[in-house]
Amino acid sequence: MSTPHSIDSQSRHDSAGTGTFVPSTTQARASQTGAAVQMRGIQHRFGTVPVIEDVALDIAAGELVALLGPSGCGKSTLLRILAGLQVQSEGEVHIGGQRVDGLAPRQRGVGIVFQNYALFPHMTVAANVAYGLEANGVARRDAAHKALQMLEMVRMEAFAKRYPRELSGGQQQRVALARTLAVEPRILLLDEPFAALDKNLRLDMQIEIRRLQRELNITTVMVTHDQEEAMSMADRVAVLNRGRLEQYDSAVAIYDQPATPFVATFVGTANLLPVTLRVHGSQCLANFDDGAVLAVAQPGPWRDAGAALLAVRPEQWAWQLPQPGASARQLLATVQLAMPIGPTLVVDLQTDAGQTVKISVPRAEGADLRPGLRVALDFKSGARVRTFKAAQPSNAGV
Ligand SMILES: Nc1ncnc2c1ncn2[C@@H]1O[C@H](COP(=O)(O)OP(=O)(O)OP(=O)(O)O)[C@@H](O)[C@H]1O
Repeated sequence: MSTPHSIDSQSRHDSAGTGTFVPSTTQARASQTGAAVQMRGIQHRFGTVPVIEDVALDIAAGELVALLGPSGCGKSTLLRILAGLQVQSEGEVHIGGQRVDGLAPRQRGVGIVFQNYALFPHMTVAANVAYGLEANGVARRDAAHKALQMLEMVRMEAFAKRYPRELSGGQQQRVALARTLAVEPRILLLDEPFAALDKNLRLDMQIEIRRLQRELNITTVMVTHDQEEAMSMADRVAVLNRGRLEQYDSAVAIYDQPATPFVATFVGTANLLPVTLRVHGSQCLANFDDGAVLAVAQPGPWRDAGAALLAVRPEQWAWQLPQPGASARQLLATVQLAMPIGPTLVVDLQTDAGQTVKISVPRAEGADLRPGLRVALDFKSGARVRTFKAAQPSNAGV
């Protein structure tokens, strides 16, 4: 497939450097380089209510970053600030090395795909895609030609003459994407782009958008509250909570080394267990309320012993039947519920101290884990559980 998307940095801005958006109509190049983004010291208040608190984000050219967080955490507001749809209370936004505060979205060179696609219902698919080009002064014939190229790129050329109402949700989204990309934005912004799609179609579109994003090398920022979506698609994930950036890292680092208890529980599943940490030489021991003691296999140095929260992923637990001869230090628990989920068995247990613990084991290894069974829990060999100081729930791991 040819890549009809051309980005000519000379064509995008007028020579006076005013940032006016002037799309190229030249034939495609194999790839473009998206613009880097810096957001510095961003704060935003609606009235007196703070919704973004001192967020700093550096996004590399060509990177796909997901803004992830629960409803109301401020991710759409942050996206709108980047787009120029919302003026922040404080802070700076830079795109491609240029400070863009005060510039409108088109002047910033951002293209946005909204959740509802916002296609014009009375225009054909081709006319929808050509619309932005014509509005930017591209001659009608050139715009029609480019629109067709864009539709080829999203594999929708066969639907050029249809109206949006004659398309499925996924098809409408491809058209919306073609329309946005037609004007060659430097940054692509996606606001919950898959929310209206059913699960299978969502996966197809996630793959499709990732393919296009890589092919065009366009810097992309995507808002989502779906952690799997963020983790599978993004180069880096920015986890937001109550307007604060809790962690900004690769999906693997966020899963393996969550920076805060919030991240540990919001991204993937984690048991948060209050313990007292005691350090013995190079070893750190977690003391549970009921007297159980487990060794935390994690390299030191251990600066902060004392009251702590452990974040333990379900797959980091090992279980065995209680050993009668063992010391009283085993973490004993009783199976409450066992749920087969595909090849995995997810088991809810209650410790003797009354804490709930969720573990997951391969189904073949969990046949005995029936409600009422007493087991001894331990961390799997080599499992790197995270530890947080108990007093400050949002601090980094100790
Ligand atoms: N125009 C507005 N006026 C006043 N408050 C607003 C406005 N827009 C958003 N808010 C508030 O700001 C906070 C952040 O909203 P925002 O839409 O950015 O969150 P979000 O993380 O995108 O949530 P969701 O996933 O539900 O869309 C919320 O408490 C919301 O109620």
